[in-house]
Amino acid sequence: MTTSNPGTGSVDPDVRQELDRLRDSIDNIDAAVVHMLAERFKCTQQVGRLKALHKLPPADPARESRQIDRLRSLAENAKLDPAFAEKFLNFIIAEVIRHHERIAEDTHNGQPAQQD
Ligand SMILES: C=C(O[C@@H]1C=C(C(=O)O)C=C[C@H]1O)C(=O)O
Repeated sequence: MTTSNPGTGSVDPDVRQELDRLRDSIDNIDAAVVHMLAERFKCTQQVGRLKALHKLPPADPARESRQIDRLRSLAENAKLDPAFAEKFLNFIIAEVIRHHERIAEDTHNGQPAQQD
């Protein structure tokens, strides 16, 4: 995280205004991403509990492969680098699978699955 940046201290007021306007939008987008990710994790936690109860494996590579194909295509249409979109999805899925493994362990050890 950058805490200070002397390079933008004495900038032209019009440039400063444009920078602030763009950064306001970036902050709104970052907030939306966080909220959307939180909702996604709420869903995946429920999937994890369902899988654990029915002794299904935490990961589903066939489903992941379909998601990656779909996301790459969405990214291309949106002019976003598809390789970046794929890496981003894989990063999230890896975390979800870790959650599912933990939920499965807890469930099979007789501990109540965490609610969130
Ligand atoms: C959420 C699931 O579990 C895992 C996580 C996925 C995801 O985060 O989208 C997709 C497939 C699974 O490997 C699922 O099976 O749907």
